[in-house]
Amino acid sequence: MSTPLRRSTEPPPVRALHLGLGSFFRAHQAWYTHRADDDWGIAAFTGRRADLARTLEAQDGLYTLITRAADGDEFDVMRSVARAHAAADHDAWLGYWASPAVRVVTVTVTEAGYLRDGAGRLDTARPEVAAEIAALRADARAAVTSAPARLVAGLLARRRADAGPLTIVPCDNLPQNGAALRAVLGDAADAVDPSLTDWLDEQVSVATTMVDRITPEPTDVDRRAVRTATGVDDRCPVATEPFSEWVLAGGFPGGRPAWETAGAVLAPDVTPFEDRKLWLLNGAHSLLAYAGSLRGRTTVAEAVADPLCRSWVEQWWDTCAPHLDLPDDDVARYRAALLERFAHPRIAHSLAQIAADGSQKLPARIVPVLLRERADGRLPEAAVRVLAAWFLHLGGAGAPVKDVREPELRPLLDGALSDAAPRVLAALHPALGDDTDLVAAVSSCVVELGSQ
Ligand SMILES: NC(=O)c1ccc[n+]([C@@H]2O[C@H](COP(=O)([O-])OP(=O)(O)OC[C@H]3O[C@@H](n4cnc5c(N)ncnc54)[C@H](O)[C@@H]3O)[C@@H](O)[C@H]2O)c1
Ligand SMILES: O=P(O)(O)OC[C@@H](O)[C@@H](O)[C@H](O)[C@H](O)CO
Repeated sequence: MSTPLRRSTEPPPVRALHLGLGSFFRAHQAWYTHRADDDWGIAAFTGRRADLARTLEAQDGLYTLITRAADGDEFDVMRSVARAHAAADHDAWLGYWASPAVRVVTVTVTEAGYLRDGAGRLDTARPEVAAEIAALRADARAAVTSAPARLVAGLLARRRADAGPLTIVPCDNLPQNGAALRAVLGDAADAVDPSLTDWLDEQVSVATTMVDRITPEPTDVDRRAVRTATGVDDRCPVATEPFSEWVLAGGFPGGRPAWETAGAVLAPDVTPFEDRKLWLLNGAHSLLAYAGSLRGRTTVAEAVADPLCRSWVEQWWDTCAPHLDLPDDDVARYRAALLERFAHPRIAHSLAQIAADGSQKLPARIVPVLLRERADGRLPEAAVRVLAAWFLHLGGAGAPVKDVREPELRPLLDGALSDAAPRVLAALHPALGDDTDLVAAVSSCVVELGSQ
Protein backbone atom coordinates (compact mmCIF):
# COMPACT_ATOMS: atom_id res chain seq x y z
CA MET A 1 0.00 0.00 0.00
CA SER A 2 1.43 3.38 -0.94
CA THR A 3 0.32 6.77 0.35
CA PRO A 4 -0.30 9.86 -1.79
CA LEU A 5 1.85 12.94 -1.40
CA ARG A 6 -0.06 15.82 0.27
CA ARG A 7 0.85 18.72 2.53
CA SER A 8 -0.06 18.63 6.18
CA THR A 9 0.94 22.27 6.73
CA GLU A 10 0.50 25.47 4.75
CA PRO A 11 2.86 26.02 1.79
CA PRO A 12 5.35 28.88 2.04
CA PRO A 13 3.93 32.24 0.88
CA VAL A 14 4.34 32.90 -2.85
CA ARG A 15 7.17 35.40 -3.26
CA ALA A 16 8.72 34.02 -6.44
CA LEU A 17 7.38 33.07 -9.83
CA HIS A 18 8.79 30.56 -12.29
CA LEU A 19 8.21 30.24 -16.02
CA GLY A 20 9.03 26.83 -17.55
CA LEU A 21 8.06 24.30 -14.91
CA GLY A 22 10.03 21.20 -15.92
CA SER A 23 12.66 18.80 -14.64
CA PHE A 24 15.57 21.17 -14.36
CA PHE A 25 13.72 23.86 -12.43
CA ARG A 26 12.59 21.21 -9.94
CA ALA A 27 16.11 19.79 -9.53
CA HIS A 28 17.82 23.15 -9.34
CA GLN A 29 16.13 26.49 -8.57
CA ALA A 30 13.30 24.88 -6.54
CA TRP A 31 15.88 22.77 -4.67
CA TYR A 32 17.99 25.83 -3.76
CA THR A 33 14.83 27.66 -2.68
CA HIS A 34 13.70 24.66 -0.62
CA ARG A 35 17.07 24.51 1.14
CA ALA A 36 17.54 28.27 1.58
CA ASP A 37 17.46 29.59 5.08
CA ASP A 38 14.16 31.49 4.69
CA ASP A 39 10.59 31.02 3.57
CA TRP A 40 9.95 31.72 -0.11
CA GLY A 41 7.22 29.88 -1.96
CA ILE A 42 7.21 29.64 -5.75
CA ALA A 43 4.24 29.76 -8.11
CA ALA A 44 5.47 27.77 -11.09
CA PHE A 45 3.96 27.85 -14.59
CA THR A 46 4.60 25.36 -17.36
CA GLY A 47 5.90 26.71 -20.64
CA ARG A 48 3.32 25.00 -22.79
CA ARG A 49 1.72 21.73 -21.65
CA ALA A 50 -0.62 21.42 -18.71
CA ASP A 51 0.05 17.86 -17.49
CA LEU A 52 2.91 18.43 -15.04
CA ALA A 53 1.08 21.38 -13.46
CA ARG A 54 -2.03 19.25 -12.95
CA THR A 55 -0.07 16.38 -11.44
CA LEU A 56 1.91 18.62 -9.12
CA GLU A 57 -1.14 20.62 -8.05
CA ALA A 58 -2.83 17.35 -7.05
CA GLN A 59 0.16 16.83 -4.72
CA ASP A 60 -0.04 20.40 -3.31
CA GLY A 61 3.16 21.26 -5.24
CA LEU A 62 5.14 18.53 -3.47
CA TYR A 63 7.43 16.13 -5.30
CA THR A 64 10.37 13.91 -4.48
CA LEU A 65 13.84 14.87 -5.61
CA ILE A 66 15.93 11.75 -6.08
CA THR A 67 19.60 12.58 -5.66
CA ARG A 68 21.16 9.78 -7.63
CA ALA A 69 24.74 8.86 -6.72
CA ALA A 70 26.72 6.07 -8.34
CA ASP A 71 26.08 3.89 -5.28
CA GLY A 72 22.51 4.75 -4.32
CA ASP A 73 19.61 7.18 -4.17
CA GLU A 74 18.51 9.75 -1.60
CA PHE A 75 14.88 10.85 -1.50
CA ASP A 76 13.77 14.30 -0.31
CA VAL A 77 10.37 15.92 -0.62
CA MET A 78 10.68 19.46 -2.02
CA ARG A 79 8.33 22.00 -0.43
CA SER A 80 9.18 25.26 -2.19
CA VAL A 81 6.65 24.97 -5.04
CA ALA A 82 3.58 26.47 -3.38
CA ARG A 83 1.42 26.46 -6.54
CA ALA A 84 1.75 24.82 -9.95
CA HIS A 85 -0.11 26.32 -12.91
CA ALA A 86 -0.65 25.39 -16.53
CA ALA A 87 0.66 27.84 -19.12
CA ALA A 88 -2.91 28.64 -20.13
CA ASP A 89 -3.76 29.99 -16.66
CA HIS A 90 -2.96 33.48 -17.87
CA ASP A 91 -5.13 35.38 -15.37
CA ALA A 92 -3.27 33.73 -12.50
CA TRP A 93 0.03 34.61 -14.20
CA LEU A 94 -0.94 38.29 -14.42
CA GLY A 95 -2.25 38.19 -10.86
CA TYR A 96 1.13 37.14 -9.45
CA TRP A 97 2.93 39.85 -11.41
CA ALA A 98 0.58 42.40 -9.89
CA SER A 99 1.37 41.22 -6.36
CA PRO A 100 3.94 43.31 -4.40
CA ALA A 101 4.81 40.10 -2.49
CA VAL A 102 6.38 38.63 -5.66
CA ARG A 103 9.99 39.83 -6.00
CA VAL A 104 11.76 37.28 -8.19
CA VAL A 105 10.87 35.55 -11.48
CA THR A 106 13.04 32.61 -12.57
CA VAL A 107 12.92 31.30 -16.14
CA THR A 108 13.79 27.99 -17.86
CA VAL A 109 12.18 27.89 -21.28
CA THR A 110 15.03 26.25 -23.26
CA GLU A 111 17.33 28.08 -25.66
CA ALA A 112 14.62 28.06 -28.34
CA GLY A 113 12.08 29.70 -26.03
CA TYR A 114 13.80 33.11 -26.25
CA LEU A 115 12.72 33.43 -29.91
CA ARG A 116 15.93 35.17 -30.93
CA ASP A 117 17.10 35.90 -34.44
CA GLY A 118 20.70 35.34 -35.58
CA ALA A 119 21.74 38.65 -34.01
CA GLY A 120 20.26 37.77 -30.63
CA ARG A 121 17.28 40.13 -30.93
CA LEU A 122 13.61 39.16 -30.71
CA ASP A 123 12.75 37.53 -34.02
CA THR A 124 9.87 39.80 -35.01
CA ALA A 125 9.92 38.31 -38.53
CA ARG A 126 8.24 35.19 -37.15
CA PRO A 127 4.49 35.47 -37.70
CA GLU A 128 3.69 34.14 -34.22
CA VAL A 129 5.88 36.82 -32.61
CA ALA A 130 4.30 39.61 -34.66
CA ALA A 131 0.82 38.25 -33.84
CA GLU A 132 1.49 38.24 -30.10
CA ILE A 133 2.88 41.77 -30.17
CA ALA A 134 -0.25 42.93 -32.00
CA ALA A 135 -2.46 41.08 -29.50
CA LEU A 136 -0.76 42.78 -26.54
CA ARG A 137 -0.96 46.18 -28.18
CA ALA A 138 -4.70 45.69 -28.57
CA ASP A 139 -5.24 44.25 -25.10
CA ALA A 140 -2.56 44.06 -22.40
CA ARG A 141 -4.42 41.13 -20.84
CA ALA A 142 -4.54 39.10 -24.08
CA ALA A 143 -3.79 35.41 -23.55
CA VAL A 144 -0.36 35.26 -25.21
CA THR A 145 1.68 32.04 -25.18
CA SER A 146 5.36 32.64 -26.04
CA ALA A 147 7.84 33.29 -23.24
CA PRO A 148 8.80 36.85 -24.31
CA ALA A 149 5.13 37.84 -24.73
CA ARG A 150 4.12 36.31 -21.40
CA LEU A 151 6.93 38.14 -19.65
CA VAL A 152 5.96 41.46 -21.25
CA ALA A 153 2.31 40.85 -20.31
CA GLY A 154 3.54 40.30 -16.75
CA LEU A 155 5.58 43.49 -16.80
CA LEU A 156 2.56 45.47 -18.03
CA ALA A 157 0.49 43.99 -15.18
CA ARG A 158 3.14 44.92 -12.65
CA ARG A 159 3.39 48.47 -13.89
CA ARG A 160 -0.41 48.81 -13.78
CA ALA A 161 -0.41 47.61 -10.19
CA ASP A 162 2.63 49.69 -9.24
CA ALA A 163 3.79 46.58 -7.40
CA GLY A 164 7.46 47.55 -7.00
CA PRO A 165 10.82 46.35 -8.25
CA LEU A 166 11.71 42.77 -9.05
CA THR A 167 14.44 40.68 -10.60
CA ILE A 168 14.09 38.25 -13.49
CA VAL A 169 16.55 35.35 -13.30
CA PRO A 170 17.05 33.40 -16.56
CA CYS A 171 18.41 29.90 -15.91
CA ASP A 172 18.84 28.57 -19.43
CA ASN A 173 22.13 27.48 -20.99
CA LEU A 174 22.77 30.66 -22.95
CA PRO A 175 25.93 32.75 -22.73
CA GLN A 176 25.22 35.96 -20.80
CA ASN A 177 21.65 34.80 -20.38
CA GLY A 178 20.77 38.03 -18.55
CA ALA A 179 21.74 40.25 -21.48
CA ALA A 180 20.12 37.77 -23.88
CA LEU A 181 16.80 37.90 -22.04
CA ARG A 182 17.02 41.66 -21.50
CA ALA A 183 17.49 42.22 -25.25
CA VAL A 184 14.49 40.09 -26.16
CA LEU A 185 12.33 41.66 -23.45
CA GLY A 186 13.39 45.17 -24.44
CA ASP A 187 12.47 44.48 -28.06
CA ALA A 188 9.11 43.01 -27.11
CA ALA A 189 8.35 45.83 -24.65
CA ASP A 190 9.32 48.46 -27.20
CA ALA A 191 7.11 46.89 -29.85
CA VAL A 192 4.12 46.61 -27.51
CA ASP A 193 4.38 49.90 -25.62
CA PRO A 194 7.52 52.06 -25.94
CA SER A 195 6.72 53.78 -22.64
CA LEU A 196 7.40 50.46 -20.87
CA THR A 197 11.11 50.68 -21.63
CA ASP A 198 11.92 53.43 -19.09
CA TRP A 199 9.87 51.69 -16.43
CA LEU A 200 11.71 48.45 -17.22
CA ASP A 201 15.05 50.20 -16.73
CA GLU A 202 13.96 51.63 -13.38
CA GLN A 203 12.03 48.74 -11.85
CA VAL A 204 13.34 45.50 -13.29
CA SER A 205 16.74 43.96 -12.89
CA VAL A 206 17.71 40.96 -15.03
CA ALA A 207 20.30 38.72 -13.38
CA THR A 208 22.84 36.61 -15.26
CA THR A 209 23.40 33.03 -14.17
CA MET A 210 25.48 29.94 -14.76
CA VAL A 211 23.41 26.87 -13.92
CA ASP A 212 24.60 23.28 -13.73
CA ARG A 213 23.00 20.04 -12.67
CA ILE A 214 22.57 17.13 -15.06
CA THR A 215 18.87 16.26 -14.92
CA PRO A 216 17.54 13.78 -17.46
CA GLU A 217 13.88 13.36 -18.27
CA PRO A 218 12.13 11.47 -15.43
CA THR A 219 11.05 7.87 -16.08
CA ASP A 220 8.62 5.33 -14.60
CA VAL A 221 11.64 3.66 -13.00
CA ASP A 222 12.11 6.82 -10.90
CA ARG A 223 8.50 6.70 -9.78
CA ARG A 224 8.81 3.04 -8.80
CA ALA A 225 12.06 3.76 -6.95
CA VAL A 226 10.29 6.38 -4.80
CA ARG A 227 7.41 4.04 -4.05
CA THR A 228 9.71 1.18 -3.10
CA ALA A 229 12.00 3.29 -0.92
CA THR A 230 9.49 5.60 0.80
CA GLY A 231 6.07 3.99 0.38
CA VAL A 232 4.81 7.22 -1.21
CA ASP A 233 3.03 7.25 -4.57
CA ASP A 234 4.66 10.33 -6.03
CA ARG A 235 3.35 10.80 -9.58
CA CYS A 236 6.09 13.21 -10.63
CA PRO A 237 9.44 12.66 -8.93
CA VAL A 238 12.58 13.94 -10.60
CA ALA A 239 16.04 12.35 -10.43
CA THR A 240 19.26 14.32 -10.65
CA GLU A 241 22.97 13.99 -10.00
CA PRO A 242 24.52 14.98 -6.62
CA PHE A 243 26.59 17.78 -8.23
CA SER A 244 24.99 21.20 -8.44
CA GLU A 245 26.25 24.70 -9.20
CA TRP A 246 24.55 28.07 -9.45
CA VAL A 247 26.49 31.29 -9.94
CA LEU A 248 24.46 34.50 -10.13
CA ALA A 249 25.36 38.11 -10.90
CA GLY A 250 23.04 41.08 -10.72
CA GLY A 251 20.92 43.24 -8.46
CA PHE A 252 17.92 42.13 -6.45
CA PRO A 253 16.23 45.43 -5.56
CA GLY A 254 13.12 43.67 -4.23
CA GLY A 255 15.05 40.98 -2.33
CA ARG A 256 15.54 37.28 -3.06
CA PRO A 257 15.66 33.93 -1.30
CA ALA A 258 18.88 33.40 0.65
CA TRP A 259 20.09 31.02 -2.07
CA GLU A 260 23.68 31.39 -0.89
CA THR A 261 22.73 29.55 2.32
CA ALA A 262 21.93 26.59 0.05
CA GLY A 263 25.22 26.75 -1.83
CA ALA A 264 24.59 29.26 -4.63
CA VAL A 265 27.37 31.75 -5.32
CA LEU A 266 26.75 35.47 -5.87
CA ALA A 267 29.55 36.81 -8.07
CA PRO A 268 30.27 40.11 -9.80
CA ASP A 269 30.66 38.30 -13.14
CA VAL A 270 29.65 34.80 -14.20
CA THR A 271 31.70 34.78 -17.43
CA PRO A 272 34.59 32.49 -16.44
CA PHE A 273 32.22 29.96 -14.85
CA GLU A 274 29.87 30.18 -17.78
CA ASP A 275 32.57 29.67 -20.42
CA ARG A 276 33.93 26.71 -18.50
CA LYS A 277 30.50 25.13 -18.21
CA LEU A 278 29.03 25.92 -21.63
CA TRP A 279 32.17 24.97 -23.56
CA LEU A 280 33.45 22.00 -21.57
CA LEU A 281 30.24 20.39 -20.34
CA ASN A 282 27.60 21.45 -22.86
CA GLY A 283 30.04 21.52 -25.79
CA ALA A 284 31.12 17.95 -25.04
CA HIS A 285 27.45 16.98 -24.62
CA SER A 286 26.66 18.30 -28.10
CA LEU A 287 29.73 16.58 -29.55
CA LEU A 288 28.58 13.27 -28.08
CA ALA A 289 24.96 13.86 -29.09
CA TYR A 290 25.89 14.15 -32.78
CA ALA A 291 29.18 12.27 -33.22
CA GLY A 292 28.46 9.65 -30.52
CA SER A 293 25.00 8.88 -31.87
CA LEU A 294 26.54 8.33 -35.33
CA ARG A 295 28.43 5.49 -33.66
CA GLY A 296 25.20 4.02 -32.28
CA ARG A 297 25.60 5.36 -28.74
CA THR A 298 22.35 6.45 -27.08
CA THR A 299 23.39 7.91 -23.72
CA VAL A 300 26.21 10.13 -22.50
CA ALA A 301 27.57 7.33 -20.30
CA GLU A 302 27.62 4.89 -23.22
CA ALA A 303 29.30 7.40 -25.49
CA VAL A 304 32.00 8.41 -23.05
CA ALA A 305 32.80 4.73 -22.44
CA ASP A 306 33.63 4.46 -26.15
CA PRO A 307 37.39 5.18 -26.37
CA LEU A 308 37.08 6.97 -29.71
CA CYS A 309 34.27 9.27 -28.48
CA ARG A 310 36.19 9.92 -25.31
CA SER A 311 39.32 10.88 -27.28
CA TRP A 312 37.15 13.32 -29.26
CA VAL A 313 35.91 14.86 -26.01
CA GLU A 314 39.46 15.22 -24.67
CA GLN A 315 40.54 16.81 -27.95
CA TRP A 316 37.65 19.30 -27.71
CA TRP A 317 38.61 20.15 -24.14
CA ASP A 318 42.25 20.68 -25.19
CA THR A 319 40.96 23.12 -27.81
CA CYS A 320 38.87 25.06 -25.26
CA ALA A 321 41.41 25.17 -22.42
CA PRO A 322 43.62 28.06 -23.69
CA HIS A 323 40.53 30.26 -24.07
CA LEU A 324 39.34 29.83 -20.48
CA ASP A 325 40.15 32.62 -18.06
CA LEU A 326 40.78 30.21 -15.19
CA PRO A 327 43.89 28.65 -13.62
CA ASP A 328 45.07 25.45 -15.37
CA ASP A 329 44.57 23.44 -12.17
CA ASP A 330 40.91 24.47 -11.97
CA VAL A 331 40.34 23.43 -15.55
CA ALA A 332 42.10 20.09 -15.00
CA ARG A 333 39.98 19.38 -11.91
CA TYR A 334 36.80 20.36 -13.75
CA ARG A 335 37.66 18.05 -16.65
CA ALA A 336 38.35 15.12 -14.34
CA ALA A 337 35.08 15.71 -12.48
CA LEU A 338 33.19 15.98 -15.77
CA LEU A 339 34.45 12.62 -16.96
CA GLU A 340 33.08 11.08 -13.77
CA ARG A 341 29.77 12.91 -14.12
CA PHE A 342 29.42 11.83 -17.74
CA ALA A 343 30.21 8.22 -16.86
CA HIS A 344 27.60 8.13 -14.05
CA PRO A 345 26.47 4.50 -14.18
CA ARG A 346 22.92 5.16 -12.94
CA ILE A 347 21.98 8.24 -14.96
CA ALA A 348 20.79 7.49 -18.47
CA HIS A 349 21.11 10.92 -20.08
CA SER A 350 19.76 10.49 -23.56
CA LEU A 351 21.79 11.83 -26.48
CA ALA A 352 18.53 12.40 -28.37
CA GLN A 353 17.42 14.88 -25.67
CA ILE A 354 20.72 16.75 -25.88
CA ALA A 355 20.71 16.72 -29.71
CA ALA A 356 17.48 18.74 -29.88
CA ASP A 357 17.72 22.34 -31.08
CA GLY A 358 21.37 22.23 -32.13
CA SER A 359 20.80 25.41 -34.12
CA GLN A 360 20.22 27.18 -30.81
CA LYS A 361 22.85 25.35 -28.78
CA LEU A 362 25.95 25.17 -31.01
CA PRO A 363 26.29 28.97 -31.23
CA ALA A 364 26.69 29.00 -27.44
CA ARG A 365 28.70 25.84 -26.96
CA ILE A 366 31.03 25.45 -29.95
CA VAL A 367 31.07 28.59 -32.10
CA PRO A 368 32.68 30.99 -29.57
CA VAL A 369 35.75 28.75 -29.22
CA LEU A 370 35.86 28.09 -32.95
CA LEU A 371 35.84 31.82 -33.74
CA ARG A 372 38.67 32.46 -31.27
CA GLU A 373 40.68 29.63 -32.80
CA ARG A 374 40.09 30.97 -36.31
CA ALA A 375 41.17 34.44 -35.18
CA ASP A 376 44.42 32.83 -34.00
CA GLY A 377 44.81 31.17 -37.42
CA ARG A 378 44.00 27.63 -36.28
CA LEU A 379 41.46 25.17 -37.68
CA PRO A 380 40.51 22.99 -34.69
CA GLU A 381 39.71 19.42 -35.68
CA ALA A 382 37.48 18.90 -32.62
CA ALA A 383 35.14 21.77 -33.53
CA VAL A 384 35.13 20.74 -37.18
CA ARG A 385 34.01 17.26 -36.08
CA VAL A 386 31.03 18.58 -34.08
CA LEU A 387 29.86 20.69 -37.00
CA ALA A 388 30.28 17.81 -39.48
CA ALA A 389 28.40 15.44 -37.16
CA TRP A 390 25.61 18.01 -36.73
CA PHE A 391 25.42 18.33 -40.52
CA LEU A 392 25.00 14.55 -40.83
CA HIS A 393 22.44 14.58 -38.02
CA LEU A 394 20.37 17.19 -39.89
CA GLY A 395 20.50 14.90 -42.90
CA GLY A 396 18.97 12.07 -40.85
CA ALA A 397 21.96 10.19 -39.39
CA GLY A 398 22.38 9.49 -35.67
CA ALA A 399 20.04 11.06 -33.11
CA PRO A 400 16.61 12.06 -34.47
CA VAL A 401 16.21 15.64 -35.67
CA LYS A 402 14.10 17.95 -33.50
CA ASP A 403 15.05 21.53 -34.11
CA VAL A 404 13.04 24.70 -33.89
CA ARG A 405 14.72 25.86 -37.13
CA GLU A 406 14.28 22.54 -38.95
CA PRO A 407 11.89 23.92 -41.61
CA GLU A 408 14.47 26.47 -42.73
CA LEU A 409 17.52 24.20 -42.21
CA ARG A 410 16.30 21.19 -44.15
CA PRO A 411 16.21 22.91 -47.59
CA LEU A 412 19.77 24.16 -46.97
CA LEU A 413 20.94 20.54 -47.15
CA ASP A 414 19.75 20.15 -50.74
CA GLY A 415 22.34 19.79 -53.52
CA ALA A 416 26.04 19.03 -53.47
CA LEU A 417 27.93 19.03 -50.18
CA SER A 418 30.15 21.88 -51.43
CA ASP A 419 27.02 24.06 -51.78
CA ALA A 420 25.18 22.87 -48.71
CA ALA A 421 28.04 23.12 -46.19
CA PRO A 422 28.52 26.92 -46.38
CA ARG A 423 24.76 27.48 -46.11
CA VAL A 424 24.40 25.24 -43.08
CA LEU A 425 27.44 26.76 -41.34
CA ALA A 426 26.18 30.29 -42.06
CA ALA A 427 22.97 29.35 -40.24
CA LEU A 428 25.05 29.02 -37.06
CA HIS A 429 27.11 32.19 -37.58
CA PRO A 430 27.48 34.33 -40.71
CA ALA A 431 31.30 34.29 -40.56
CA LEU A 432 31.41 30.49 -40.69
CA GLY A 433 29.76 30.20 -44.11
CA ASP A 434 32.35 32.54 -45.67
CA ASP A 435 35.33 30.72 -44.16
CA THR A 436 36.44 28.60 -47.11
CA ASP A 437 39.09 26.64 -45.18
CA LEU A 438 36.55 25.78 -42.51
CA VAL A 439 33.93 24.82 -45.09
CA ALA A 440 36.44 22.52 -46.82
CA ALA A 441 37.46 20.92 -43.51
CA VAL A 442 33.84 20.35 -42.41
CA SER A 443 32.96 18.92 -45.85
CA SER A 444 35.79 16.43 -45.76
CA CYS A 445 34.94 15.48 -42.16
CA VAL A 446 31.31 14.91 -43.23
CA VAL A 447 32.57 12.42 -45.79
CA GLU A 448 34.92 10.78 -43.27
CA LEU A 449 32.31 10.47 -40.49
CA GLY A 450 29.61 9.44 -42.96
CA SER A 451 31.68 6.55 -44.22
CA GLN A 452 32.39 5.10 -40.75
N1 LIG B 1 18.03 19.29 -17.73
C1 LIG B 1 19.25 19.73 -17.46
O1 LIG B 1 20.17 18.96 -17.18
C2 LIG B 1 19.54 21.22 -17.49
C3 LIG B 1 20.69 21.69 -16.86
C4 LIG B 1 21.03 23.03 -16.95
C5 LIG B 1 20.18 23.90 -17.60
N2 LIG B 1 19.05 23.44 -18.17
C6 LIG B 1 18.20 24.43 -18.87
O2 LIG B 1 16.84 24.21 -18.57
C7 LIG B 1 16.09 24.07 -19.76
C8 LIG B 1 14.91 23.15 -19.50
O3 LIG B 1 15.36 21.85 -19.22
P1 LIG B 1 14.41 20.80 -18.54
O4 LIG B 1 15.23 19.59 -18.30
O5 LIG B 1 13.68 21.40 -17.40
O6 LIG B 1 13.36 20.51 -19.70
P2 LIG B 1 11.82 20.09 -19.52
O7 LIG B 1 11.41 19.63 -20.87
O8 LIG B 1 11.62 19.21 -18.37
O9 LIG B 1 11.08 21.47 -19.19
C9 LIG B 1 11.14 22.56 -20.05
C10 LIG B 1 10.12 23.62 -19.70
O10 LIG B 1 10.28 24.66 -20.66
C11 LIG B 1 9.07 24.82 -21.38
N3 LIG B 1 9.39 25.11 -22.78
C12 LIG B 1 10.00 24.28 -23.67
N4 LIG B 1 10.11 24.90 -24.86
C13 LIG B 1 9.55 26.13 -24.69
C14 LIG B 1 9.34 27.21 -25.56
N5 LIG B 1 9.72 27.18 -26.83
N6 LIG B 1 8.73 28.33 -25.06
C15 LIG B 1 8.33 28.36 -23.78
N7 LIG B 1 8.52 27.36 -22.91
C16 LIG B 1 9.10 26.26 -23.37
C17 LIG B 1 8.31 23.52 -21.23
O11 LIG B 1 6.94 23.74 -21.43
C18 LIG B 1 8.68 23.15 -19.81
O12 LIG B 1 7.86 23.87 -18.91
C19 LIG B 1 17.10 23.55 -20.78
O13 LIG B 1 16.74 23.81 -22.09
C20 LIG B 1 18.35 24.30 -20.37
O14 LIG B 1 18.40 25.58 -20.97
C21 LIG B 1 18.70 22.11 -18.14
O1 LIG C 1 19.19 21.12 -21.35
P1 LIG C 1 19.61 21.48 -22.75
O2 LIG C 1 18.66 20.91 -23.73
O3 LIG C 1 19.96 22.90 -22.90
O4 LIG C 1 20.98 20.73 -23.02
C1 LIG C 1 21.17 19.37 -22.76
C2 LIG C 1 22.34 19.16 -21.80
O5 LIG C 1 23.56 19.52 -22.44
C3 LIG C 1 22.18 20.00 -20.56
O6 LIG C 1 20.91 19.87 -20.05
C4 LIG C 1 23.17 19.62 -19.47
O7 LIG C 1 22.85 18.38 -18.95
C5 LIG C 1 23.13 20.63 -18.37
O8 LIG C 1 23.41 21.91 -18.87
C6 LIG C 1 24.02 20.28 -17.22
O9 LIG C 1 23.97 21.28 -16.27
